[in-house]
Amino acid sequence: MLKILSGNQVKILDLNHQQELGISSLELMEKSAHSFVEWWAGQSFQFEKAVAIFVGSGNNGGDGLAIARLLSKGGINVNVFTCFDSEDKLSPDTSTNLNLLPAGIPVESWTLFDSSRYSAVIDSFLGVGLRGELRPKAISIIEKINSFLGKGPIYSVDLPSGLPSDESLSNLTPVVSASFTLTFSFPKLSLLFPEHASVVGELVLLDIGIPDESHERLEGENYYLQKKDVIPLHRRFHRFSHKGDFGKVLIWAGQKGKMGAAILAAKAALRTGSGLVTLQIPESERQIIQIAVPEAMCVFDPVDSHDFDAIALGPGLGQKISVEVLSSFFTSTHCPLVIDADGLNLLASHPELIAKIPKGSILTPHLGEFSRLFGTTYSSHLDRIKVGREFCLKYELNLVIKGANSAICLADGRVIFNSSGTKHMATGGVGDVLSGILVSFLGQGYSPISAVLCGVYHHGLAGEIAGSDYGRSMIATDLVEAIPESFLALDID
Ligand SMILES: NC(=O)C1=CN([C@@H]2O[C@H](COP(=O)(O)OP(=O)(O)OC[C@H]3O[C@@H](n4cnc5c(N)ncnc54)[C@H](O)[C@@H]3O)[C@@H](O)[C@H]2O)[C@@H](O)CC1
Ligand SMILES: Nc1ncnc2c1ncn2[C@@H]1O[C@H](COP(=O)(O)OP(=O)(O)O)[C@@H](O)[C@H]1O
Ligand SMILES: [K+]
Repeated sequence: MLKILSGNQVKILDLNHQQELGISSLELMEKSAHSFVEWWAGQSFQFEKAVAIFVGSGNNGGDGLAIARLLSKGGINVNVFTCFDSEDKLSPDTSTNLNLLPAGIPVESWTLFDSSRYSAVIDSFLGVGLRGELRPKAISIIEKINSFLGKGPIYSVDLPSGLPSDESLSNLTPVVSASFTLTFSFPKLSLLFPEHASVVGELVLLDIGIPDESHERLEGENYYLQKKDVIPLHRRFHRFSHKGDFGKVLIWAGQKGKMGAAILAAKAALRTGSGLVTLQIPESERQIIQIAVPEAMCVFDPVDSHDFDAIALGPGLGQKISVEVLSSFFTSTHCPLVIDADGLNLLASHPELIAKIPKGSILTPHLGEFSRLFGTTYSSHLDRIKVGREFCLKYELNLVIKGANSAICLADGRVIFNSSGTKHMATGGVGDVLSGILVSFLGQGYSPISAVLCGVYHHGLAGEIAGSDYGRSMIATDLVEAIPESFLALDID
């Protein structure tokens, strides 16, 4: 898995890589610029006017200068705007790239940028080298870049200029508001925070050839989960596999008026491969389940949890369950649980029960449920992750802080950010589908860590697949129906 390093570690990572391959920092900068231009070529952009490229004096600016040269070579009309004065010291590679610019490319001061004359802007002003408070001139430059907002796309190189790589931004700080952020080698931590969504825009990870193992040698507990990581975590079944191998799961969900949550979770569990799915529901609601999900069985009274390989608790459940019932359920259950929605709200009201939850269980709060569970509203995702991580280490539980790039805090202290998913998943019932997928993997004998990583990744991938068909019209049922394709995409049978 790709380790997410801090901005300060980038130089060490790059240096180690350069030494291993025997390449110079200039060659690595060239690779970065090539990866940007290759992505650009794949987008088939049609721009009527020129592309403006803002370049700073550091290596982020050097990337921009190399990009300007390569785009111009590819026939694109570019104009460079320097964010430094003649007396400013440039980084050596930036200076070299400035000298390598073909004579035909106009190079002007940032102050002369007229937003009406360009079709697109590339922001190569500041990257991971930003230190401390922005200086006044940098604020003016960022405002100048943002004067282009609404006139065309802004592509930020590595980071939107002004955004610190590892921290939550204070509201007062100006930052370039990118349409796309194209980040090198690994997503900088701050690019994954929900509070930065409006300045990061669409996030694109560009590979510059530094292998995951090189990241692993450096300190850090944050990771980025990608397709290649989840493929080997899957269990493989064989010719003689029987339905018992695929697990027996119980989903304790639903109440009058909220049976849809139970249906979605049950269908998701079946589509993920569960052998047997039983729903614990109010008896009055049995008919809707038997019609909507004939493959599922129903029980109406508390069951012996030993009969199941995994149990999900919460979707549409309501909060009428007594502390005593919940407490004795936790104490008598030994299989891992998935706890979502009202299951989490019950825990928020009775935090003394948390210590009784079976170890390895998976809790899946969205940001609102997270605030309720931890009793505070967090504005900084960094704080949220810190608290979540400590909680998981203390109670030996796994936590999925849901949203774009869901943050998975594991019982072993790692925090893993998911790469799959789409904005079209922000629709009712999608969280219930996740509960069904997770309980299914647990029931199939996946370790809690494998289950949570595979489950969150598949859920996002199925969302992408359904989203590409339905766009903003996508509903949770479409996501369930896309689960089979998410397995095909990973070549898992
Ligand atoms: N070998 C490398 O280091 C590589 C770096 N790359 C690029 O280089 C970037 C990092 O380069 P650098 O370390 O030179 O840093 P940056 O270019 O990100 O930032 C340094 C610049 O920021 C200015 N600055 C810092 N703090 C400021 C503040 N508070 N207010 C105003 N200006 C401030 C400095 O004066 C300097 O001009 C990465 O983000 C990436 O884009 C890539 O080319 C890959 C290789
Ligand atoms: N903008 C987004 N990008 C990616 N995934 C998203 C986005 N918004 C929501 N999701 C995912 O959709 C799911 C929504 O879950 P939840 O908020 O519990 O919904 P509900 O309670 O309606 O079922 C989560 O898994 C979350 O990660
Ligand atoms: K930048």
